[in-house]
Amino acid sequence: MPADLRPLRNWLVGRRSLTARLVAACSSFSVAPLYEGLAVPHRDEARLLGLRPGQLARVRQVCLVCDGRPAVYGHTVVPLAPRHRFDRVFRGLGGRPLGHTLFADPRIRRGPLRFCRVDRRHPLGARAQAALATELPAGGRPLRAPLWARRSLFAGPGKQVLVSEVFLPGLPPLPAAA
Ligand SMILES: C=C(O[C@@H]1C=C(C(=O)O)C=C[C@H]1O)C(=O)O
Repeated sequence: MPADLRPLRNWLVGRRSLTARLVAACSSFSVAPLYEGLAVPHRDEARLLGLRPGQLARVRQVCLVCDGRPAVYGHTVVPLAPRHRFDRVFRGLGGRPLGHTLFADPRIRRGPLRFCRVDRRHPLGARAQAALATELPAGGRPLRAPLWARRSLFAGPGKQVLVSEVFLPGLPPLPAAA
């Protein structure tokens, strides 16, 4: 196991709501919304969702902040589906966490988790680094090392929500019970 993965492993493999686990691991948790609206998903996201290259989808980008430190960059893509209302899943959600909505709906199932390390050359890595720069207190230094990330598809009848999470250096230690 790579050395940089050891402290992160249990955060990465947990299938419960990451929001709920972060709330339990710190004294003050918040969601900093970075973007919510229409955008062209990254090529690999479009492929996973069966979208044509260049096709618009609803995209939400957030930074999950624990005790004032950026802990996770979240990037969520929902295909536009005129017959379903689900593409509105995060419209107007703002600083409320999407995790609560996803895990509260028993019809929605989480697919397998996939992991990789992303650096600035990967679109997700570049966005996570930009989010980190935005959320860091003045004087914080940008990161050079690649970051661990994971992705999974939440699906229900006629619904697909692709959630990617990039783990940032402000991730708190995982409490034993989380
Ligand atoms: C998928 C979850 O939701 C989290 C909340 C997000 C949001 O509010 O946009 C984004 C990524 C997730 O880490 C979760 O809690 O597991």
